[in-house]
Amino acid sequence: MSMSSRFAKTMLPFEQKITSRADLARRIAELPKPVVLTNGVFDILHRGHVTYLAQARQQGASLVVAVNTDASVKRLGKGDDRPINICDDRMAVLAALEAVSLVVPFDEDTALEVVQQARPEVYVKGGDYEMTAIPEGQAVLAYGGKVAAIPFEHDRSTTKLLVKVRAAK
Ligand SMILES: Nc1ncnc2c1ncn2[C@@H]1O[C@H](COP(=O)(O)OP(=O)(O)OP(=O)(O)O)[C@@H](O)[C@H]1O
Ligand SMILES: O=P(O)(O)O[C@@H]1O[C@H]([C@H](O)CO)[C@@H](O)[C@H](O)[C@@H]1O
Repeated sequence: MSMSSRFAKTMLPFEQKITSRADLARRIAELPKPVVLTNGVFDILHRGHVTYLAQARQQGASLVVAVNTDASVKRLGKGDDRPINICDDRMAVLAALEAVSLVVPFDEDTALEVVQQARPEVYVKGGDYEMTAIPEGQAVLAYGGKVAAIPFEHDRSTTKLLVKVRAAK
């Protein structure tokens, strides 16, 4: 088998859940309402993430996940070696989850502009955020949408996984 056929590119159904920013409004208009939106890095996916995303989806009929681009992750200061997984890979893994309806990248420092463009009925983050203190939460409340912080059920994080992997070397 040649290298090119081994890595042949075919668009799989879950990959169609990934949208460009330019198409976001059109793709959101096609989704069942109410639409829930969340955002984050989702570098090495773990049980905390998938539990959180399943619970976020239960807040409405569709779940949109806005994912930080690699450049915007760098600016968050999680570490020089972060993200471990590039944005295209992080988006593909998220799109493969049953709970997730649509995935979009964002390059800004916060997801405020995505929220203003998407105008979800519900905006969700994990319980590590105070919803009224973050720009996305404030924007959604300002137009009459709902916000929800989902409490952590599993003590997991990408950072902790990396500490474990590095200690095992
Ligand atoms: N264990 C968890 N339980 C519930 N929600 C979580 C958990 N970990 C992360 N989240 C939520 O998932 C979203 C993405 O989180 P993020 O990618 O920062 O996770 P993380 O694993 O804590 O990453 P890092 O260690 O790189 O900071 C955020 O909204 C966050 O609140
Ligand atoms: O995965 P994280 O670090 O929880 O994601 C960040 O969330 C921030 C939050 O929405 C407060 O504004 C956001 O600003 C940041 O760009 C990451 O998405």
